[in-house]
Amino acid sequence: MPFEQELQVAKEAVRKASLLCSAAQAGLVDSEKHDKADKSPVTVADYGAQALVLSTLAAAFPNDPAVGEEDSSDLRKEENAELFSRVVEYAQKVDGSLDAESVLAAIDRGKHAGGSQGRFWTLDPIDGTKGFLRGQQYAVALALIENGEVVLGVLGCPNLPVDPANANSEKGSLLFAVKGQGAFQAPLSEIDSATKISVDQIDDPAKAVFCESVESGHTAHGRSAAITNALGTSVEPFRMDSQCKYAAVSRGQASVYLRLPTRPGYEEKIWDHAAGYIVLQEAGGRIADTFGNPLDFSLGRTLKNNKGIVATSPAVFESVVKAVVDSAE
Ligand SMILES: Nc1ncnc2c1ncn2[C@@H]1O[C@H](COP(=O)(O)O)[C@@H](OP(=O)(O)O)[C@H]1O
Ligand SMILES: [Mg+2]
Ligand SMILES: [Mg+2]
Ligand SMILES: [Mg+2]
Repeated sequence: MPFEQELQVAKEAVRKASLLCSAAQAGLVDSEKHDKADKSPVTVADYGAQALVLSTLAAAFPNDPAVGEEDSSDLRKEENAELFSRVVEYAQKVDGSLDAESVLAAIDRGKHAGGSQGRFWTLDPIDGTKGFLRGQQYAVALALIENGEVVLGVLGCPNLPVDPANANSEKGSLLFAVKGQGAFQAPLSEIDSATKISVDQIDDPAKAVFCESVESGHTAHGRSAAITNALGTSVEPFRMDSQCKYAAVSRGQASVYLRLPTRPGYEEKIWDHAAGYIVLQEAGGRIADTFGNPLDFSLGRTLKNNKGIVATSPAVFESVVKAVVDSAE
């Protein structure tokens, strides 16, 4: 099977990073959090997970570059020495061979510019850091992009119940997909026992369950309410952080994930979508931006030709995209 080795390495790297994140989330203290220059939060777990995943990829695929969300510049500052030593501690707990220097070097393997040529990985070590800090949903998201196309994706969702129909079931789900091979889920505790997943076949948008970000700064909640109103949707939408929303649509827990721009100049990051995108597509879903255009992962670190996201199960796609486009007028 194409990408068999890549998939195996990626699943194991995401599993380990998910363990690191779970351990950190359980007892996170103030000295393990930091605000980046753009004021967005980052934690020891974001840095630790990026170090772990990118060092694993470097060992298995030394010629593959990576586009990662985080970089080591803040960790190298004297004022963040304590934060940095905590990062190294967490990374070492999972991989004893990592030391301070190799942690910094691994994190900085994520500086690739992306683009349309060759292949590269893209990593969001914690997607939904704000959810992580609230003790809620987040995801470790890793994808492989080849000549501008997403060909493989793995989502580690440590707080997502394994059984979509039972919120009290075991928490910790791993979702993954390779282009043309379908989408699968396994418990994070047993990643080799995977089952195929697929989207729902609801064809009446009035019956569709919508999901969106918790954060009002990441999606326009008022506009999504207007859209569901226009479609006559009777079911209350639910809010959840991170690419767990792609997981929800991919396994039929929701029919629609809307991400509606809140700021005109914002460019979606490829690591916020690549893994979820391929999992959803392989589960039978469809995806476009808020103008109905296909997503273009070939343009660098951001989806600069797209605005927002509309991800749905197939039978409601056309009507939901139309409602989203109409809502812009
Ligand atoms: N103005 C904005 N519009 C859309 N997304 C934004 C945004 N500002 C930040 N984000 C992204 O929203 C992501 C979280 O998405 P969600 O709200 O679905 O959980 C963040 O990922 P990180 O948490 O990895 O930084 C960040 O990249
Ligand atoms: Mg971030
Ligand atoms: Mg993210
Ligand atoms: Mg992140």
